[in-house]
Amino acid sequence: MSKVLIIDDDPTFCVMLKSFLIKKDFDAYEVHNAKQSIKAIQQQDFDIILTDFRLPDINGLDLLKSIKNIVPHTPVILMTSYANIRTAVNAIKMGAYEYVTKPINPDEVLATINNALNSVEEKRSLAKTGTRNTGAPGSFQFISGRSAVFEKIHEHIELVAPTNMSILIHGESGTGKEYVSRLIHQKSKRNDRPFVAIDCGALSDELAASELFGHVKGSFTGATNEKKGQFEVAAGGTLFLDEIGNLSYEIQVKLLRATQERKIRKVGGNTDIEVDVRLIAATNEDLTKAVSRGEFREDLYHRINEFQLKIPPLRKRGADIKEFAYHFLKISNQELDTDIQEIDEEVIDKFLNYSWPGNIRELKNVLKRAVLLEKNPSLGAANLPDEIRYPMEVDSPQSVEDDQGIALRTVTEKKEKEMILRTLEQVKYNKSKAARILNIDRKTLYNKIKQFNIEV
Ligand SMILES: Nc1ncnc2c1ncn2[C@@H]1O[C@H](COP(=O)(O)OP(=O)(O)OP(=O)(O)O)[C@@H](O)[C@H]1O
Repeated sequence: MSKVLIIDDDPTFCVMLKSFLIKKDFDAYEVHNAKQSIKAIQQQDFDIILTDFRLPDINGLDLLKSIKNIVPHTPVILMTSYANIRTAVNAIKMGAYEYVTKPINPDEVLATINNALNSVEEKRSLAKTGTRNTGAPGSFQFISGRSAVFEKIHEHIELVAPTNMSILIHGESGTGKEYVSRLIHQKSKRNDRPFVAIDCGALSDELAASELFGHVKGSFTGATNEKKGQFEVAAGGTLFLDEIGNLSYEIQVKLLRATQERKIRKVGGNTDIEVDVRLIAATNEDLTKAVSRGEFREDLYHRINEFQLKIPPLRKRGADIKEFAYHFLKISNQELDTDIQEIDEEVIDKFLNYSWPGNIRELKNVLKRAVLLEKNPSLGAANLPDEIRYPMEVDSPQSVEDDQGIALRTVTEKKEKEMILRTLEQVKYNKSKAARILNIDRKTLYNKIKQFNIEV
């Protein structure tokens, strides 16, 4: 029975989610603030942690950092309002497994928990057997799309995959950097050997050396057994280092040695181990800037940058968005046992007009949630998040010019008023509900209603 910890300051919500999970055969526990959660995590082993993003005593990202320091391998699922989607995307970079948006749909949470547990299982079998295929059969399906921008990238992938060149993949979070590197591995001569992915953003300095290079027994407190590092686990295959810019200078030195001399040394060890691994690194920052700031070693940068791929953000992939939407529709139908075959053109139009800060990952989540809530045979706009359903009208350059005298504040206030009005209409002027959706407290909402002379 898997053990789940729910962290949320709303006790009613906790009780509801807890009883739902207990019915689904989980061993579920609840705590209501960060302090209690840290204590619980230190005292007991949980298989999965679900945490609210806004807690009374700490912000979600700081809590995530603390959790990852204590239990780096336990998947953390973030529960967040859509208004915080950009921060949720950052949380994924920092090692959260996934986010689900509030109001929470229990079936969506359940599907996400099961996916997380399966992925932990996959990693465990990798640690045991030293092999990892590129996902369970059929689970890795790479969609290329037909946009001109991605066709060029695809050509480059075909060219570079069979070589042994190190690759640096650049792109915003969720654009599919790991997916691209899996594809490269599949198309390489190393495809019968393991593909190992490491999220450097989720590793503390202390953990990084042992995770990458392994450690010998007794080399530090807690090193009760000898451990293989991922360089050894990936022997003969491909090692994907996500968020490479996060590695400390000390680890960068060791990594340089591993790539130049093809030798590593375990933490606390005194012998060298030969390694044969192809390196693919990913970053969503401009590493040359980190080099000029002296934070990233220039020699390592050149070493990993033998070939560079720039993955475009989803908003720049035009017609690919529709292809991805239908792909995720199919996957969601399989996962949720639904049978929705079509997506309304209105929905596709809205997708094309949205900025997708979380990129492909966000589209996948939006699709899954909408499929879950859809009652009709075709997916309509009703179950899309407000940000996508009611896009903010951006003033055209002409009107901005016309409005030169208007202070920026006035423009923002206009948008704020529009959003409040729309939300109030949507919830039939129930102010508590509106405040919850807008992610502000009721007092702030009352003040805004007064400030903007909104009639309620
Ligand atoms: N080409 C693709 N075909 C199908 N699904 C994709 C593709 N690219 C990305 N995805 C989906 O989007 C999710 C996020 O992709 P991925 O983890 O590769 O992004 P990333 O850029 O490495 O993100 P991060 O920087 O946050 O680690 C994947 O789990 C997958 O479901």
